[in-house]
Amino acid sequence: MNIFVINSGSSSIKYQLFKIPSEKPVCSGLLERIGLSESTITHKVFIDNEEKVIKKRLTLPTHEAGLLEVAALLTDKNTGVIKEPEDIEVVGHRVVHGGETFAATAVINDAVKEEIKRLFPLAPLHNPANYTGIEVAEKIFTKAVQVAVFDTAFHQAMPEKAFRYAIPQSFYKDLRIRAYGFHGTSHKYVSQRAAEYLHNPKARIITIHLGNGCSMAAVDGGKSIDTSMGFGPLSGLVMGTRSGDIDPSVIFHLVDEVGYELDKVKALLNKQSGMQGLTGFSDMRDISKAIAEGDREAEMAYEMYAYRIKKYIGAYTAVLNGLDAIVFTAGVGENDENVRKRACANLDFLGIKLDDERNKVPSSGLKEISTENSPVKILVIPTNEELEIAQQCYELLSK
Ligand SMILES: Nc1ncnc2c1ncn2[C@@H]1O[C@H](COP(=O)(O)OP(=O)(O)O)[C@@H](O)[C@H]1O
Ligand SMILES: CC(=O)OP(=O)(O)O
Ligand SMILES: [Mg+2]
Repeated sequence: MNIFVINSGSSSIKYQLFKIPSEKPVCSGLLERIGLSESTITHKVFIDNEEKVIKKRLTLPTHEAGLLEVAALLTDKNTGVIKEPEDIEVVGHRVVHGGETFAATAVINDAVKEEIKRLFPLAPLHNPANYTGIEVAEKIFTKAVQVAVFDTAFHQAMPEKAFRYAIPQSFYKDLRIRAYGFHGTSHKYVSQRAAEYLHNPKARIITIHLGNGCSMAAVDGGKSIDTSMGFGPLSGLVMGTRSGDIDPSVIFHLVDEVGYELDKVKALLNKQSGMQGLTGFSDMRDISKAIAEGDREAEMAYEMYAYRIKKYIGAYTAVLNGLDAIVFTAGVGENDENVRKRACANLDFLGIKLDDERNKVPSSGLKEISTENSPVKILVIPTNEELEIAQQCYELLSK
């Protein structure tokens, strides 16, 4: 089955084409800087064990222009992997917010699209881009079944005591205000890989997804029982441009005393905070460089980033009544050894012992970075949201 997976972000699109059940992608790619003056496409084709990379700089004013370019690459005479767009049988979409409506993967129809649209206000950086991806894919891949895989779905297993907020009941009952949690596809994927590695389907695992958005989950026997993001993808950890946990009093103070409009507070907490607000950079590589050059503020921001992770490790170890493994994943989690080191420092009383040397060794696959005698395994596992989405599409459609 030819399954094309689209992970559509606000200014970027990631994609992979799978011939499921094979787990190896046929091609993959990344479109960056959509809507800016110069966009880029990096398209990789995998033939046997060889990798062919095509890089293009061009103007991509819209997501539609971007996906049309991808369709052209997929069907190109020289580098193409399919004959025509109609050869794609399924398009799997990452959709960030599925509310309480979607606890599972869904075939997209008008009602599903309406629901994704209704949830725009809850994930303003993500759902509109996901929706655009769906509309454009429907036009290009006209024969394909379109499927949505929701970031929130994995966390629908959380118990009520974990997902409710302590505000009057009617806000939950009438308005569905509760914690939903995000990055579920990634938390599910890496926790499953970890459980397999441990040969223990009942393992108690803390998964730490550190990308541009960052979140943690407590996974008990394959089920998410708590997670750090909430009603929207803004709470919890310090992120690239988002604040993470903050006392709501700050918002009242900014509005009532400092004269901020609410839209300005929204932009502040979503786009100008986190590492961006603290250091002027949202990319961890820039921050590490600034630290190496002696930037004190960057050093403090890095400490705050790691400290927040550590607090959640403590909380989730309690929630899980013990711990078998910690998993680091996504851009920062997979690549930044110093974040891992600081987040796990001085937790030996919980059985968490990081091996400094193992932590430093680069690896493109799963690696164990705890000491030989550490009761808790610390693992780095590259996430693969696209593969997980393709597999969920396959499962749904071959039922
Ligand atoms: N070698 C690296 N060292 C440290 N951080 C890295 C490295 N490579 C990528 N990153 C971080 O990963 C982030 C992107 O992670 P990713 O999981 O791709 O995020 P997203 O899916 O949210 O765009 C970048 O912003 C950067 O901070
Ligand atoms: C939900 C979320 O924060 O996603 P991302 O990390 O892709 O921004
Ligand atoms: Mg991501």
